[in-house]
Amino acid sequence: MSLIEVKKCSKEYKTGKITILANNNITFSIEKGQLVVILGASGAGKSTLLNILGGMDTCTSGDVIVNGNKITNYSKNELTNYRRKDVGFVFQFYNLIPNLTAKENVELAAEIVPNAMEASEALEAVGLGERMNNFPAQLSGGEQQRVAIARAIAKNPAILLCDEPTGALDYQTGKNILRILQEMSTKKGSTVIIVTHNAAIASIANQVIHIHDGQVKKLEKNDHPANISEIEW
Ligand SMILES: Nc1ncnc2c1ncn2[C@@H]1O[C@H](COP(=O)(O)OP(=O)(O)OP(=O)(O)O)[C@@H](O)[C@H]1O
Repeated sequence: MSLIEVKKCSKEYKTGKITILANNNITFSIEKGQLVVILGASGAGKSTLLNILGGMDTCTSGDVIVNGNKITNYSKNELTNYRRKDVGFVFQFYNLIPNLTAKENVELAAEIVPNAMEASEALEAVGLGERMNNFPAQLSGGEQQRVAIARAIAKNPAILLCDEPTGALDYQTGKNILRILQEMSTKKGSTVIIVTHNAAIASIANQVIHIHDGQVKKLEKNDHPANISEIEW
């Protein structure tokens, strides 16, 4: 059984008389421990799909099954629990709380789940063991993104969802972030899903889901994902 199965999922947004079909009959599956890239141009429907996978939004029709559970049938409370326990989020602009230190930012997220990792352990895993008492403003963009990753992985989530995680970073720092995310999948067995419009990132994935106009244009499996040092953009 796949960890994630998306079956004929569609999402409509209605504003007044206009209906936008942001996701149109999307079907794919993701195995545990895979690194998956969802690739597409701006407006293709990637974030909508990621939000549905993360339980922040629901499909208008179709099913999403995670670990054998149909999350499309979940109540609000069940979805809250799912977001808390099963999913870690990494966003383009980090979303750290400015008046909390790196360690406190991670602790805050870890507090809402049982069996969370120690904040210091999560920060050490992303190479920030020495900086955990710094506030976000005292850290570079790449370091702040590493705090955001530590915050996400401290919950020991089954799925790590990353929306343009390198979008605000320079080339080398972006690569360092991708290296950490790839190692989460290859060394820790986490299932990592990265949304991006950057096609160069695709070769590091076990699977690439090409999204165009709300539809899956192509599903590409890759038995030999590239190492981060081999990719360029
Ligand atoms: N809450 C909403 N209400 C109405 N329309 C929406 C909403 N969210 C997204 N859309 C529309 O759905 C389509 C897909 O948007 P989505 O944000 O999923 O694309 P994307 O591929 O993530 O784009 P980007 O890379 O620019 O973030 C767009 O036409 C967008 O305007």
